[in-house]
Amino acid sequence: MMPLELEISGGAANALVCNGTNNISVHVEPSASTSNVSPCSDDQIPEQNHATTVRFSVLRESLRPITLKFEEVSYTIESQNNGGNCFPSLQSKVKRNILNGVSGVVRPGELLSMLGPSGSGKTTLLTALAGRLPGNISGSITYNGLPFSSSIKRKTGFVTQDDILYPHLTVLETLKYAALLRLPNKLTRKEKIEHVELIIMELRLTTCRNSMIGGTLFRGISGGERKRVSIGQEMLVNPSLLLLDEPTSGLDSTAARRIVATLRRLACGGRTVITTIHQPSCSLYMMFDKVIVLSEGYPIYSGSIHKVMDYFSSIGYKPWFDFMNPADFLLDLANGVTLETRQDDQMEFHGSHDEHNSTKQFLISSYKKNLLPILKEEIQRASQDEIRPGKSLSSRSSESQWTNSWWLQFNVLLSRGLKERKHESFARLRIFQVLSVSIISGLLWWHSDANYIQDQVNLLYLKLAYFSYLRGTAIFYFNFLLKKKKKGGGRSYI
Ligand SMILES: Nc1ncnc2c1ncn2[C@@H]1O[C@H](COP(=O)(O)OP(=O)(O)OP(=O)(O)O)[C@@H](O)[C@H]1O
Repeated sequence: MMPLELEISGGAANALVCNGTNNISVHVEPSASTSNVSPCSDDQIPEQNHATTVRFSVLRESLRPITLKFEEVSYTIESQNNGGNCFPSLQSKVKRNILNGVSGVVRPGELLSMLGPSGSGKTTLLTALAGRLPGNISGSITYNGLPFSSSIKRKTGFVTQDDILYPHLTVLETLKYAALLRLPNKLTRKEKIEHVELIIMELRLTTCRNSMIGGTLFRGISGGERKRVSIGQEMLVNPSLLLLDEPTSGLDSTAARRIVATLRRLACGGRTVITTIHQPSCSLYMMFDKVIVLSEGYPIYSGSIHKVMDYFSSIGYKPWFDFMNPADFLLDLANGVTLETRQDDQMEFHGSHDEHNSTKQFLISSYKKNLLPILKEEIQRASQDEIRPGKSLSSRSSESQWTNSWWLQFNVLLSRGLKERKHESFARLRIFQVLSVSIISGLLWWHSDANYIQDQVNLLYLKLAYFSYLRGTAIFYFNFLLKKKKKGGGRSYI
């Protein structure tokens, strides 16, 4: 096996070859034998070689590639219209279309981004594709031609917009506990930790591996690192389908590019990767293979990023200047802003509302007329060459490999809970508080006369109330001092 660093740089080189700088759209078919995509089913991995398999780069192999197809996906919600009435029974229900006929196909090895203004339905579509959207979804969403199932759920990684991580755990601990809980029980503890070490290296978290995640009251690792830890948690189970909600929001362009480069490498390993994104830079945008542009829940484009500019110029929309970021151009169009209305916008913001609406309507109808038939053909083609479940989707035996025993789960959760809370329970302030209350209580009862017991209980109650107040004030004061002193760095004592 090559040294890991070499493997990683190899992955990066592949990412560059795969990305949009060369204008090559990579369509890694599951059956195709590309140098860095090695899809194979569990059945093909001999049992005795499993430990060796763990040592291979997890970013390089997707065990069960998934072709995701979605056709005319629509989603409607019912909300209460109170009309000034406080009684729920008298309030009328209003229907609202959040998604309207969105279609697309994403193959293994492809990286799809969803673009659109805030509230255009990106997160809703992503959640629907992840099989996590409750309620009425019409249209069809299939995974290798099959509807969503628990088997697909196991092969799906979903990274939410807000990272849900334990603030007092370190990066290593966070990934270690996730690995112990989520990796199959046929791997030993040592192998699971080995897997974590690989992910730490591959996601370039080595420098912060022993740093705490951090939370609202104290600073920990950076936003980009947090995001990579969230991705790492999903990567542990080597998902074939990875969905991420705004993985680059709040990050500077370099950190954002690193995240997307990681996603690019994951896709190059034969995974199907879908992400929503806000305002990508030009270089970031060029790293994707496909894009879906949404405007108020309606698609105005779905397809290759390399054809998007040609498509819009063919229907009469061109960028306002030569070196315009295509993503900015698409976002403007999704908002109904064109070269003509842009001048009005600069003078008066809401001046051309009707023009914006008519532009959006034109773009929506143009999508239906020009792009939808092509998309349907592509979806049809994808159906013909997708992998059949019998060939590579997991068998019953591989389904059961995920179950860890109740005792193991209990132990891992207990250990994680203790680690997470030890800073709260063993904080100096808490120890001082417990000791002082114990001493005071002891003194109260020391040589006490049973006739005055009621007075002593009342006094104890007062003392406890006083200490609670004191602790609250001290917590506030300590954190205030820490923030001031370390300018936002360091750890809380609480
Ligand atoms: N369960 C719900 N109840 C009420 N409104 C909802 C619900 N789900 C989605 N919406 C509405 O649907 C619209 C699309 O929401 P969504 O979160 O998908 O948008 P988005 O494009 O991801 O926005 P952002 O970029 O700001 O995250 C929003 O106007 C939102 O308020």
